[in-house]
Amino acid sequence: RKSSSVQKLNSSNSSNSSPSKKKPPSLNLQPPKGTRDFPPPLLRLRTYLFTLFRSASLSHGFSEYDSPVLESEELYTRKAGEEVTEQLYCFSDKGDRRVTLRPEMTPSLARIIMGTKPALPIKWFSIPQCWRYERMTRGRRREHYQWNVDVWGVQGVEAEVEVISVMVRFFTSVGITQSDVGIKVNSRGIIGALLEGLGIPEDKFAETCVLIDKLEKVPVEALKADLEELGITEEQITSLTDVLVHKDIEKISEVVGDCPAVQDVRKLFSMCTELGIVDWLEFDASVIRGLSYYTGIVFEAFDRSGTLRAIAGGGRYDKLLESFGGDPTPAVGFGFGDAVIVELLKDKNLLPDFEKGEVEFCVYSMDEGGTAKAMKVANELREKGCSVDVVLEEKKMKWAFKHADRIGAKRVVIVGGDEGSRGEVRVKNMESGEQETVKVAEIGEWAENI
Ligand SMILES: OCc1cccc(Br)n1
Repeated sequence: RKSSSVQKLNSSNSSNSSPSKKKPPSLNLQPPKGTRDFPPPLLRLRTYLFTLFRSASLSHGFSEYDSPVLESEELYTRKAGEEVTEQLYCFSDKGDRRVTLRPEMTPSLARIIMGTKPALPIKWFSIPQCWRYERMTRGRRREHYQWNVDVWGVQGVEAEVEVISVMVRFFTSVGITQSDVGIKVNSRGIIGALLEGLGIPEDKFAETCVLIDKLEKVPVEALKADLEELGITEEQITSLTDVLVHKDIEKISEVVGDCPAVQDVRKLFSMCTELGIVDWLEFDASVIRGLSYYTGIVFEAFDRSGTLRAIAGGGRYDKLLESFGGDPTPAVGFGFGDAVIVELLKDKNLLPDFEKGEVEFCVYSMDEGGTAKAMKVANELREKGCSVDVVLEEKKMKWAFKHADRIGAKRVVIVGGDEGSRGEVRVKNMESGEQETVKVAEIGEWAENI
């Protein structure tokens, strides 16, 4: 639904435009398809989330990194049928190079590590905007911000526990508890043992996982051709999915034995028990995740009400660097998008109101030509670290108070008038309505003590 202002604009273009006064076609006011504008209220919400993503990461000693949104297409040409590589926002640039807007951050991280060879282990995080180009599917977004948290160089499940701890800390910081959200845990090693048992060759393992992940979303008929291409029969899929419904690691170990993958899962649960976050976790053999490069434990955060898509997901991907020609390097990480979490916070009534900004002072000159004086008072306050707005035009007092309310000013400082002639200003507290007089020469000191 177009907003009323756009409708008005379009109607004015069509109704009273005579040929002689033909107006230029109206500008499309919407951002490009699948993208979002962030006017101040939405950017305040985004900043709220990013600030808490950052503090959860920094509190665990993670370092922030970034890289270009534009990458070489070759970084994502793995042939495993993943959505993320089939929907690249790719193009040929003016130098005829094949490039793409990044669909995820992990391959860029691998590129940076291969190129700079930082001392391991590293604990890095980033909040990149990631892109996809979906044809046909109407209405799905083409960009999102995805918080990435990764540990490189740690072989043990301590790395998985660490990144899950970061995620739990974020959830706690926005008021989400383990009764709102759970984290399903599985291992590609378990799935691999099951596939081996079904006689599916190791080199088909990654794309089979991607296919099984898709099976959760589409009927098996839709993937029949892909399954046949992989030489997987419907019976094999049925017997596989019959096992994947298990939510009990003991049941699974009866099928695949006490293999290293089962031991890893057990160790992760016992460490999280000791850490006190195990009630966020549950084993679920059906969790696969849609990225081909996971090699070990995988996990995904879900809303226990079952109404939303996965909130976040991650896992171990020990072979990614080797797949780029690098040295074998253990790696674990997760991606956490900025869309589902907002839906969850809305559902749980945990979304703060960002409609208005906050500013400590609005300074207003009631005298004509007094704006520079008002600006000088404002700077005295800014010297003390205050956020200060100044009314920049000659306005009536009533307008100034309305404006102060609109911008969320806590206090209005009125410059000029009788107080002005005595070297004073009047300050009105917008919440309590109280007024007080302050000497201009002392306003900085005064501001430090309110
Ligand atoms: O979750 C996959 C994905 C990747 C890029 C952009 C968007 Br929106 N979604």
